Parts: sequence; C-alpha cells; structure tokens
Amino acid sequence: MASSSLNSLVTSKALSTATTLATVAASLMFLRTTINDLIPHQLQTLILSKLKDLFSKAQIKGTIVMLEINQLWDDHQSYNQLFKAAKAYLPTRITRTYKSLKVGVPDVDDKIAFALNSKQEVVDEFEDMKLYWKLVDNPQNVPTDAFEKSTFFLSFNAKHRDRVINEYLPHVLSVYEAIKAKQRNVNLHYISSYSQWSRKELKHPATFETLAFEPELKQRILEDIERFLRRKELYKKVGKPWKRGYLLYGPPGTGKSSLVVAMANYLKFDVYNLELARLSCDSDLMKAMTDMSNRSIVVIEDIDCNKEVHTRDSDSGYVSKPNQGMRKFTLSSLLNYMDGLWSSSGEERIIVFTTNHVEKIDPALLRPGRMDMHINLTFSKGNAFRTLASNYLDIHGDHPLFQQIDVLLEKVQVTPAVIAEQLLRYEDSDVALKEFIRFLQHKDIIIAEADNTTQV
Ligand SMILES: Nc1ncnc2c1ncn2[C@@H]1O[C@H](COP(=O)(O)OP(=O)(O)OP(=O)(O)O)[C@@H](O)[C@H]1O
Repeated sequence: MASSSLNSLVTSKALSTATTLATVAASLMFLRTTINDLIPHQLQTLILSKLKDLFSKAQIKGTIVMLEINQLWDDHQSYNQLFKAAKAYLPTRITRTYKSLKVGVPDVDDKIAFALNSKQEVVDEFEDMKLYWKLVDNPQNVPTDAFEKSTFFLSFNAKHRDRVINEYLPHVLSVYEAIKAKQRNVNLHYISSYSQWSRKELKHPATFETLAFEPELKQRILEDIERFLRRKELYKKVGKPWKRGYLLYGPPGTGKSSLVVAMANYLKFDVYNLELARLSCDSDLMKAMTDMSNRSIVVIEDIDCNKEVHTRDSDSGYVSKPNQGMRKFTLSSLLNYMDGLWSSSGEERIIVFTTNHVEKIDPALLRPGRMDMHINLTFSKGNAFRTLASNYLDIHGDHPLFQQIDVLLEKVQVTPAVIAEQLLRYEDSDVALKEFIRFLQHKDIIIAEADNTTQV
C-alpha cells in the first residue's frame, strides 16, 4: 500500500531550484569560515564532508520538475479541483515540525482547522518519492479581484514525472474525496408548498453508537448496509436498481426515526421525508421522486396510517379512485414505480418504511424481495439500557444498580424514549438510577395489580 507522510520545512530551500543551490553554496563558504573559528579541526572535516556529500547529491539528482497548480482553471472560469484537493490534503499530512500555519474554525464544523500559508514549505513523502509543496499567493502579481489567486508549486525529481501524474496526484485526489465525504453535511428534505422539496441541515446526533438496540441487531443492520454498499457491480450486472428497502416496525419511541438518522449520519446520505399526504396527484409524486438526489434515504413514515396509500388493489401503476376526487396508489405500485425509475440510474438509494402496526400493513409489502430487511424495534432490555446509561449519565461500564434494573426490565415494558426521559431528570447518576428503579417498581406493581384484577 502507498505510504505518504509529510514533513514540514521552513528553512530548507536546498532542493527547489538552481538559484537555491547557489545560495546553499554561498552558505557553505560562510559556514566554512565560521566553522574554522569555532570548531575543532577533526570535527570540521567530518561536518564539511557530510555537507559536500549532501550538496553534490542534490546536484547529481538531476533536473527538478515543477508543476503549477492554480486556484482557478479554464481562463479563470472555474475552480481547479486539484488546487482544492491539495489545499485539503496537505494539512492532513502536517507533523509537529511545522513552524508557520494558518489556523481557524470554519463555519461548517466547529473544529479547529489548519491550512498552509505561503511561509510554510512542506515536503511530502509518497512511497520512495519526495514531493516539495509551496503555496504562493498571487505569484504573477496581477491585481486581485474578489478571488484570492493562489498557486501551489509542486517540485520533484524529473525521474518521477510519470508516477507523480499517474499515482501521486490521483492519491491526493482520492484523499480529498474521502475528506469531503467525511465533512459532508447531511440534509433533511421535506415537501413544502407546491409539492417542492425544501431542505434543512439534519443536525441530529443519533449514531449507531448511541442507538440503544441489542448489539446483535445493531451488528446485523450495519452488516446489511455495508454489504449493500459493496455490491454496486452486482446490481449493475443483474440489471437491478441499486436500492435497499428496510421496514422498521415497533411501538412509538423505540427508535425508528433515530435509526434513520443514524443510517444517514453513518452513510452521509441525505434523508427525504416523503409525506404522501402533501402530494395531490401522481405527477407530483413523479416529480418528487425524480428530484431526489443520489445517495439518499427515502422515508415514508407510519405507512399503516397513510390515508393516501390504499390496501392492495392492483400491482401495476396507480389506482385511480375517481369518487374521492384524488388519485391514490398502493404501496406495491409505489415500489414498482421506484424500481422503474431507478433501475437504470445506478444510484444508491435506501427506502425506509416505518410503522407502529405491522399487522395492518399490505401483505404485498411483506413479500420477499419487497422490503429487504424487516427490523423489529422493541422495548428495552439490559444491553439497550446500558447504552442509554452511557449516553445520558456517562456511565461507561458496569454499575452496582444495573443488575436490579436488568431484572425489572425483564418484567416491565419500557421504550428507550421513556428511559431517556427518566434518566434526564437527574444530574447525579446514582440518584437517576435509583429513581429509575423506583419508576420501574411502580410500573411493576401496577402490572401485578392489573393481572390480579383480571384473574378475579
Ligand atoms: N433505540 C433508541 N436509542 C436511543 N435513543 C432512543 C431510541 N429510541 C428512542 N430514543 C429516544 O427517544 C426519542 C424518540 O424516539 P424515535 O422518534 O426515534 O422513536 P420512533 O420509534 O420513531 O417513535 P414514533 O413511532 O413515535 O415515530 C429519540 O429522540 C431518542 O432520544
């Protein structure tokens, strides 16, 4: 695998140009005088021979090639993506040897970020190559307009020409792609007036780590998503739309919406909340579907309550209900439609249906091949509770009260949402756990009393 590391340099200008080499020669002479005065003769010989060695190697190495990577491309019509890539890539290689850098907190994420400035020359290593980067602001000294016209100069030994173009620069680009994917904001799209998509940033913190599910379930979902992502070529080969469908069912507050957010944050996919009630006809639906971006999660919530979606009347096309003055459709036809629309696009889509009442769902939807994975979210047991205790009370690991809570959770049904609410009531974790035990015991008594009443 390619290895790359960057060592920053401030004072070493020895290897960039012939002019610099001349400067080094002059410096050597100066050094010789200084050394004569200060350093014993034997040590002098050693130092001078090493320096000469270094200097002559630099000369023998031959021509140095310099690439110019301008900020703007195409007669200043567009941004140069390679410039952007270098700008993002170089700070990731900074070691603790830097002497001068730009530092700031960008608007997009509240973390401290670094950038190269024109005082800092950097040396990157890629496999056996050394690459010298320098950022120069406005090198031609032309009057600047609104744009900052900077240029990266990339110097390297001429013998690496091909490898720099074919291996190193693609490596810089691919690191840039990975950085962009990581920094990408996730948006929530919703249907606003006139059946148009509007969007806002999805700033929900749910992740797979914070989800209170049994660990096996979490693992199963993650593996399924990963497998789906890996199989792009297979879907293409068999001519199937590259999509995956999940049916999430369970009582309110068990984490169906939280799971959608965790998926979106994990995959960096945007979420499209497809509220069918906001669409008045099938052309609206068609428009909504075609206006969705690639790499997205389409969510249709509470499908059992969706008045717009009828139980199965037909498997093909929409089912017209003229008596009601509005076009209605079945979930099956909706899925067929999605398949048709996306079959040729080769784009990554995830479709999620959620319901609190799986028993009320159109059986056609439960047929194999329709929804790829049925995920039953349910009341919390010990493992899920431990995740919530870690999220809300910062208890990572065991606690003497957990065993008592485990026993009670086997008897009393509580959703993660209710547990979260209970744990948030107290700042002190011991108090919160004791109060939660009281809460569960109280529920347990109510259940026992209800059972007794039924028996009588
Ligand atoms: N499994 C979970 N893990 C972590 N937090 C959860 C979980 N389930 C619920 N919560 C907490 O409860 C809140 C509500 O849960 P969420 O909206 O995800 O449940 P839901 O099953 O989608 O409910 P509904 O069916 O009412 O839409 C979440 O914001 C979160 O704080």
